[in-house]
Amino acid sequence: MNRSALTVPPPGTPEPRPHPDALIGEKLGPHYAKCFGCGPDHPTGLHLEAVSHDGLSVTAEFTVGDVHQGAPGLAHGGVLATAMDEALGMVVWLLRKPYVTGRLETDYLRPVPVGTTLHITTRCTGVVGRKAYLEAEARLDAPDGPVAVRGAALFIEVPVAHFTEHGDGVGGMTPDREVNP
Ligand SMILES: CCCCCCCC/C=C\CCCCCCCC(=O)SCCNC(=O)CCNC(=O)[C@H](O)C(C)(C)COP(=O)(O)OP(=O)(O)OC[C@H]1O[C@@H](n2cnc3c(N)ncnc32)[C@H](O)[C@@H]1OP(=O)(O)O
Repeated sequence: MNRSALTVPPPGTPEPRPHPDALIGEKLGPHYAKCFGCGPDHPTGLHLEAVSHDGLSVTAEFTVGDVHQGAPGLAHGGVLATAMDEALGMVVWLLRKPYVTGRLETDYLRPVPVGTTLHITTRCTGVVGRKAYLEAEARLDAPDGPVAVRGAALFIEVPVAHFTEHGDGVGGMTPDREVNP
């Protein structure tokens, strides 16, 4: 993968561990019902479903629908980047601190037809201060299918005020905008 140094942890960075209260080996619910990536109430969203694993890793599935096309019959590259971003974001939830994407890198290796189920694996490779280093891989139609997309990211820890000040004021904390940290 054509990976920048910005998404690789510095040499000697220790293996990151999930928060002791993180749910490991379980299905992860959506963090927000209207999220474009994981929200069940989003009409055309990705409806990503994920399971957490030890070693600060998540596997997620996303089935490409008609509403996700770029070229006829093929997934839009930006939609695929969104799927990677969302699955990467689910890994940092296991640290139980709020993070946002600072940098996202994607390599597109194979076209992804409508109807494909992408099997996405993401992993945190290191945490240094506010910076979490992450990588991802999406395979076609099976956990061991051909690799279609690779990704890497730098997520930055932010205070909850990031969402209350820059979001819609309540930061998703009213009953109809429930957030599952
Ligand atoms: C009761 C609990 C309630 C919880 C509430 C949670 C509610 C929300 C629910 C769920 C959220 C999850 C949603 C998941 C969705 C998927 C994730 C997304 O798509 S997130 C949206 C897209 N991303 C943004 O909108 C970020 C916009 N950018 C910013 O806000 C800032 O630029 C930010 C926060 C990223 C950094 O700004 P600074 O001022 O805080 O910090 P600085 O000093 O600039 O950076 C800190 C360090 O990071 C490096 N850095 C920052 N950006 C970088 C970049 N692009 N590339 C490389 N390094 C970067 C800097 O060089 C610096 O490094 P050095 O400490 O000096 O070593």
